[in-house]
Amino acid sequence: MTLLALDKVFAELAGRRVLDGVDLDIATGEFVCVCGPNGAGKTSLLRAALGLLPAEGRITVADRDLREMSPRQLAERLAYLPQERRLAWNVPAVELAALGAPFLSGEAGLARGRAALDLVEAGHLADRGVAEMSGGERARVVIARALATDADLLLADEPVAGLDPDVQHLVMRRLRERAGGGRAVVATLHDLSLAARHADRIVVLANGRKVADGAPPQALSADVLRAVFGLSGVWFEGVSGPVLAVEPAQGV
Ligand SMILES: Nc1ncnc2c1ncn2[C@@H]1O[C@H](COP(=O)(O)OP(=O)(O)OP(=O)(O)O)[C@@H](O)[C@H]1O
Repeated sequence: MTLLALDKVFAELAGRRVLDGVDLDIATGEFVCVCGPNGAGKTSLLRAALGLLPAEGRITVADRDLREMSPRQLAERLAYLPQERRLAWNVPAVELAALGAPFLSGEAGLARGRAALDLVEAGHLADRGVAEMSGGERARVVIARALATDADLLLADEPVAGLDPDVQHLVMRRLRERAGGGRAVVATLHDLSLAARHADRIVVLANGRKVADGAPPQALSADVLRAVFGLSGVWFEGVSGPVLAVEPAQGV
């Protein structure tokens, strides 16, 4: 089943085109990473798909036109992990994580929040105020809030920013797991090796256009790595599967 479909989507910010005719289909079960250089349009793509950035073109969520859906219908289908991790209120982590499940009340919501914190190994932070944490600890709590939702499709902007390397892999595994069981996840990512290791599919954006879309080795081909990122890459066999190592095409 197609959970999200973008058909020739265009968008502008401050008079500049930031999405330039993007087509994209996301199906149940997929974990898709969106990669591209700074300013390529990754955040704009997520925000257009959420209805937060006005866009031209057709966007459907589970076959319904995005513009015809109420905020509640959108919240039931779409969850968003924004790039910005700043939080206004110093609430305990478990209460913040429980906000991901607004349709559950009281104890059920808190239990969901606690379980989501455990998923990112942040259960020990449950009773700490989110203003009394390091940036990485707070990032885990915000990810837990996103994981606590029931929405079919999670759109995560830079989900691993600021996390320890082992926790980056943990979060990527959790996102992959979430994509199973009739759901899907789209995540923007700067770390191409991490995307290549965990994603089913990689979409590469450059200047608001989709320039590659496919399984990691195809999407991050030598041509794309050089032309879009100025990198050269080598695939080698790692402990648990193929690993992509990259370096500047001109050398370090
Ligand atoms: N609030 C804004 N007002 C005007 N232009 C903006 C605004 N936010 C982003 N842009 C511009 O829109 C384009 C796309 O930005 P976007 O944030 O979607 O890129 P991105 O790929 O997510 O970048 P990054 O990797 O740096 O987060 C860029 O050219 C950027 O300068």
